[in-house]
Formats: sequence, C-alpha cells, structure tokens
Amino acid sequence: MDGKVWHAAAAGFEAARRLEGVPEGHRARNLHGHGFQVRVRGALPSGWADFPGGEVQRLQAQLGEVVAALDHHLLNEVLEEPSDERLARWIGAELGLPLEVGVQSMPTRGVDLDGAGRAHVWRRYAFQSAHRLPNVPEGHKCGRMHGHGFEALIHAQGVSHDQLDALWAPLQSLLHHACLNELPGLENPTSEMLSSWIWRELQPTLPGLAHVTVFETASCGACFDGRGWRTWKEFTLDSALRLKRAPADSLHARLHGHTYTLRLHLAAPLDELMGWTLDFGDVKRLFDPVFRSLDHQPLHEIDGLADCDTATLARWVLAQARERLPQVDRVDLYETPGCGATLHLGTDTPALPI
Ligand SMILES: Nc1nc2c(c(=O)[nH]1)N=C([C@H](O)[C@H](O)COP(=O)(O)OP(=O)(O)OP(=O)(O)O)CN2
Repeated sequence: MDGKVWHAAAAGFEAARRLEGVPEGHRARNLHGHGFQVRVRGALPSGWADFPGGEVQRLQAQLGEVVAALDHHLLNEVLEEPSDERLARWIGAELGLPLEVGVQSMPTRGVDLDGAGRAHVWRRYAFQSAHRLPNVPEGHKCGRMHGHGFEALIHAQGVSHDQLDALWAPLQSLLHHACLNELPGLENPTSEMLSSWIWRELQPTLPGLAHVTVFETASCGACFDGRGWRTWKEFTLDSALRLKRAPADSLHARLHGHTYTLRLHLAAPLDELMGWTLDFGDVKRLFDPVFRSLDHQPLHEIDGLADCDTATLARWVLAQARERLPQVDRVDLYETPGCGATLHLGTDTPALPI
C-alpha cells in the first residue's frame, strides 16, 4: 500500500499587533494581542531528520525556533501588516520547506494556506440543536430525538472574517436552539446532509467557499466541498513506546508514552436513504479490534510494526483499518496536539482543514 506521508507540527506564541488593512473604526486597528497557534504539515525531504522516525521532533524544533522570533513581540516590528495570512506566509518562508501553514489567532478563527499557497480564511461557529435521524434502523440511538453542541467550520477564499460572520448570521438564527428536522431541506439532518445544506445556503453569496465541515460531536463529522463528502471518526489512544531507530542516548529511545489523537478519514458515496456515507457507529465497531491492539499497549512490542514513529504507525493503522473498512483513505495520528503524521492515499493533497 503506497500513499503519501505528511509530517505535522504545531507551536504557539503570544504577541501584540495592530492591523491597518481593516476598515476605519475597526477594533483591530487598535493595539491588541492574541495567543496564536501555528500548524504546519507537508512532505519532508528524505534523510532530513536527525534519525529515521525523528521527523516530527525536528519539525517541531524548527517551528519552535521560527515562532520564538514572534513570541512576546510587537508583530508590526517584524513584518508589515501582520494579518493571519501574512504571518502564515512569513512563517512558511522562514521554514523554507514545502509545507502548508495554518495560523489561528483565536480558537474560532484563522487562515490556512493550502498546497498551492492559496489562503483560506476560516471561522468556527457553534450552535446547540436537537435532531433525530428518521431513517435509521429500529432501536438505533440516533432515531430518538437528541441533541448536540454542533460546530460548523467554514473555509473560504477572498473573504474577511467579518464578511464570513455577516454571511453566517442568518444561518446561526435558524440553527441555534432549533430542531434541525423542522428546517426545509434538513428533514434527515445527518452531518453529511447538514454540511451540504450549509454549503447550499452560503455558496450563492460566497463564491470562494471551499469547505463546510460539520462537527456533530468532538469526535466525528462530515466535510462537503461542493462535489462530495468526506467523514472522519476520531479516537484517543493511551500507549507506551520507544523509537527503535533513535540514537541510544536520545529521549525517544527511552520507554515513554503519549495520549495520541487518531483520526480515520473516510470517502464513500452517499447512501441516499440514510443520508450518510457510513454510520460513525459502524466505523467505531469495525475499527474496535485495531483500537484495542493499540490502546493501553506497548506499541514497540506489536508484531509487524517496524517502528513507533507516527508515520510508521499511521501506515500500519491504515493497512489494518482498510482490511475492515476499505473506505478509510487517510489516517492522521498526533502524538501531542498538532504534532504527528498524516498518511493519505490518492494523488490529491489532504483536504483542508489543516
Ligand atoms: N455518517 C454518519 N453517521 C452517523 C451520524 C451522521 O450524521 N453521519 N449521526 C449519528 C448520530 O446522530 C449520533 O448522535 C452521533 O454518532 P456517534 O457514533 O454516537 O458519535 P459519538 O461521538 O457520540 O460516539 P462515541 O461513542 O462518543 O465515540 C450516528 N452516525
């Protein structure tokens, strides 16, 4: 099984800025500050790391050095008009590697640069809603009226955060504290149907819309890009490991552990009756034997697993998952938040969001 490996790293910094490109009277013209988060990912040149399997650690260290130049600084003294997009481009140039870069200035907003260097502004909106899925089999828990703290993540090009907020506001009024089944077009409000419904509502006035991602719960959801759906299911693994190829005196050669975030991405055609691609519950059930072989286990003792770096692990997980769930075409595995590897099949780069 081939596929492309992308390594990922994340770092934060605290900094002040003033923005002059925003309209007259906008509060961001005043001196203000943020706790920024930066995420980068991409294919690294072979032999780039200090040892095979050490890519995440080196990328993390290099990103840490770059953001240290911004930490507790006035960003206007480092670069002109330090918007999220300009910061992302500056960080990418400083790193000098073929990476996608995302800068988050607040937990609910940021900018992601995609593989072609295009800037996607994103905003995350929360709404508290009830729903039931009318076509699920008798006894399925989602057939009962229940509710979620949903979140929608909107990625668009050629738009500002304020413009996105204005376009989103009418949808927030419809979705928040509402029963989704009562909204025309949302009679079967699965994550898939909700993401494409939001797309149809926004796209006519937002031609740069790139992705609508709906988080049904913190661990599952669907993404629609105007052509098709992708879904994901996330798992938390608590596992021990040592990196077999790390130098003997390295911290990574020592027995240690991580609380991993593992995200399975699935691409499948829509089941028109169910309104979903594959039941998240089925994904969880079918993946469970693989989950059990990893969770609360010493990973370096698993037969057939060459090493325990996130890229090697992600390759092993993808192979195991596809034996049970051939729809899985991408695995993201993070050993700490934002730091890890993505393995994806096919020629396209992984879909946003970073
Ligand atoms: N492909 C889809 N599958 C499911 C959807 C959906 O919209 N698309 N929706 C549901 C239910 O509405 C359910 O409330 C959420 O699913 P569930 O698998 O229970 O997710 P959880 O995060 O609550 O599961 P954990 O047990 O916490 O992992 C079902 N399937």
